[in-house]
Amino acid sequence: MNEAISVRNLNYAYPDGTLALKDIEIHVKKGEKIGILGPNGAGKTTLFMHLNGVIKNPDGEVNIFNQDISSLKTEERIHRVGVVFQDPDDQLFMPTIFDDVAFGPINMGLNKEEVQKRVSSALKTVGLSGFEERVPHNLSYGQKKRAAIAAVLSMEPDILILDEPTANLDPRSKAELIKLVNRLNSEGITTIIASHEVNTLPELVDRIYIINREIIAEGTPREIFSNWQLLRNNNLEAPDVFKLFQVLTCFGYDCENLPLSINEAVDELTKTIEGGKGHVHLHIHEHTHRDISECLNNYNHHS
Ligand SMILES: Nc1ncnc2c1ncn2[C@@H]1O[C@H](COP(=O)(O)OP(=O)(O)OP(=O)(O)O)[C@@H](O)[C@H]1O
Repeated sequence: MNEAISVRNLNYAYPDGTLALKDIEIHVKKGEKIGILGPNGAGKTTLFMHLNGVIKNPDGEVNIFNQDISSLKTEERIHRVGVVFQDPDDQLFMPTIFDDVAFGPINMGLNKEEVQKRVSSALKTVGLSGFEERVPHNLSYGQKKRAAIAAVLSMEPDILILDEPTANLDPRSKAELIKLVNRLNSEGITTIIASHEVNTLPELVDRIYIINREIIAEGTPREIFSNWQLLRNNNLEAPDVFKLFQVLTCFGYDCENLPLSINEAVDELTKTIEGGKGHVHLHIHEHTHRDISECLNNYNHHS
């Protein structure tokens, strides 16, 4: 039961002949935090529609917790895998938020009391308690995004897949969403994140698959973002802070592990200052870790 997702030899072409997936192989362990990175049109959405069984009778193997996805009943499938698609308007279609979040649990055949409990709990998790009677259409984009997540969480999925979760969110909403996803993962949910936002991706994932219709590469964020050729060939880029430190190393900055996030950069700079690396002429030696942290956090809402 340790393997949450196992995909092998998966191929898919749309009816018009467009090849979306070619010989895909992916393995995800229970509890992992996986990133899926690929240019537009790489097949990410198509892959997710296989993982939640929306595309039926796959040409290849799609196993969820060692069971063929096609063999699972609908209520089992939606309990196993929840996908939050990029546009929340695709997911919110009922007259009220309550109805939207209750839709899954009702389809699972749960009784009224349990449905009520699931809705309250899911809305509380995403910070939308009290929004039950609100009309989805009238919510802000960030609230809609959280409501769409609640509509999936109410099915208590073992695997949560989020397509571009941080896109179009303001800095605070983005930071809250990152915290929420990491909290859900630490509570045992296997999380899969597709995102073009490489500055925030390292805070959300431990391992990344690069996909471009086929699996191009797999590795830790550090392994993936260090491979410039791989990124360039696939129209992708590394986090800004990683690029900045890469530049600094060119000017003699001695750094064992290039930071992938602002928080890692704070730690790295602190080590540099406290370690008194003489050859680095940074005019910040009189500052403390807190000063640097506060200064950097003026530009960063993630800590
Ligand atoms: N219904 C469809 N009919 C025909 N081709 C489609 C259909 N949906 C997607 N495609 C094509 O399949 C390929 C993969 O699309 P998909 O939406 O899975 O990519 P994606 O990685 O999610 O893209 P994006 O990052 O832009 O959301 C693309 O070439 C796309 O044009």
